Amino acid sequence: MSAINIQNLQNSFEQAVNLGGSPGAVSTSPTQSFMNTMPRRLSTSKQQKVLKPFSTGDMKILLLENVNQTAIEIFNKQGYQVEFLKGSLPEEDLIEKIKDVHAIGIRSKTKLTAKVLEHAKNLVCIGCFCIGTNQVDLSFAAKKGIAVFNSPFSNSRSVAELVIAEIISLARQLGDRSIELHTGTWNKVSNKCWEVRGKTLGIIGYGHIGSQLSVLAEAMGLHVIYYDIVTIMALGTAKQVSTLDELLNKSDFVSLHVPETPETKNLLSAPQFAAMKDGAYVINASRGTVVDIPSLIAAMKAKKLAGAAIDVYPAEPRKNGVGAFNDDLNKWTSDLISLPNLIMTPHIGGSTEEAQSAIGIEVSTALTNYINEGNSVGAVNFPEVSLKALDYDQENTVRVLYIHQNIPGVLRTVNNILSDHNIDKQFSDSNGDIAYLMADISSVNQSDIKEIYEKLNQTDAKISIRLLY
Ligand SMILES: NC(=O)C1=CN([C@@H]2O[C@H](COP(=O)(O)OP(=O)(O)OC[C@H]3O[C@@H](n4cnc5c(N)ncnc54)[C@H](O)[C@@H]3O)[C@@H](O)[C@H]2O)C=CC1
Ligand SMILES: O=C(O)CCC(=O)C(=O)O
Repeated sequence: MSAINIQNLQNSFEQAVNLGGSPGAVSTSPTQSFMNTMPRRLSTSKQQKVLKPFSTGDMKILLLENVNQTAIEIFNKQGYQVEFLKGSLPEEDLIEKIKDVHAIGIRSKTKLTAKVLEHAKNLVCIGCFCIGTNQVDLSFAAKKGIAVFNSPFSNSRSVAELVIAEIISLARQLGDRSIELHTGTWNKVSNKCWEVRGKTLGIIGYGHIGSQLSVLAEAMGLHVIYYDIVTIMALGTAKQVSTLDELLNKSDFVSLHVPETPETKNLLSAPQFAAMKDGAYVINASRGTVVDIPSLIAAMKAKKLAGAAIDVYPAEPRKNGVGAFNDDLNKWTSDLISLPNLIMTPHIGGSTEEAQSAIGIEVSTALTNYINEGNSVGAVNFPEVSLKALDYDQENTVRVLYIHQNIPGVLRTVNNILSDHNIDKQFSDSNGDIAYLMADISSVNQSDIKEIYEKLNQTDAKISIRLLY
């Protein structure tokens, strides 16, 4: 951790214990608005104590990519400062903005690379208001003590429904008929238009989305087979096949639902298209890197494929706008858009009111819980640690949040520091090189807090420290 980063944490801490900040910067009393936004554990008989790292009004949240209003409402109720932008930002602007925010909310387009995160001196956590987290350098974030949260399934039904719509639309060439009639052409044909019942759908990646798609597709009379790198229980009468080739040989429709990883890059390329049935259809609503588009264009032109639906692209525009999708963005764009029976959508698989509203609540709540209580349950790059909320009768109790390198002897050192007080509870876990300790220590007064902080700050393994009280 850089000296500046430590200084920023120190500044925040000093404000919290009223060493350097104004008296108004210290906030240990609950606000009604805060209590309203704590859906968890409200049924407990004792009233929960609100823990604040520092005045909530100092907490800066940057929300990009039109994150849903539900999230803004939850952050506003906390009293956090929220900056909301509809699009994502170019790298230089992002670097400038990220310098002084405590949390950032993004969707799939904002690239939080090591280069960008290096400038994030105050960043405590990142919220991906989506499923995919490939846009964030997760291990670099963890090394900097930044927890990353996502919404693992709230938009999965929306994606599955879109794919169902596309299966029928491709089989009936709906996209082309619609474009033709928009331009005055009446083209009533049945040639190479099919019912979907009795056809085989091959699903690559049988996770949250793939498995929901499986159930919906069977309800329409499709046979479902799937390929996944792990063995997964089949739903309905679906069957797992053991190789990708087997799936490709047998499927009339192939739909991809894998994450972006080095292994899934160009998972479908020329050899895989060659292995498919003549006249098959491909649907990609996973990530743009998973299908090699020039090979897809070639397979479509050769009539090997009868159609395709594409929702995701290797490069996507930063914001909505006429002319944003062009050959400068992806050099094959003109070739792609000229293909018949090709449905193109602008990465809208998860874009429904239901999904976005649920994601907004889910991710902002996870970020709020982490900021205010230290609970990291649901973090994707980080040890998942949680302690029960403190009650109001637990006076003079401090919650220590200590993120550290996972090396031998650290807990002994830390517990030596904490054991001058009563350690009521502690929970520690590790994830690779990173470990996270939460501890509630009682019988602590304000001057003790400063001393504890300074001692922990001197430990060699420390990545970051927050003390909540
Ligand atoms: N178009 C859109 O708007 C959206 C796109 N997505 C994308 O869909 C992806 C999948 O989402 P979920 O189903 O929720 O993820 P998930 O994690 O529940 O399932 C992914 C499945 O893919 C499998 N898998 C991983 N690598 C594989 C490989 N090389 N070959 C075969 N199977 C492999 C995994 O074992 C897992 O079962 C996300 O990672 C995201 O990139 C997600 C939501 C919306
Ligand atoms: O809605 C978005 O911006 C991204 C959806 C997506 O691709 C995801 O959830 O992984």
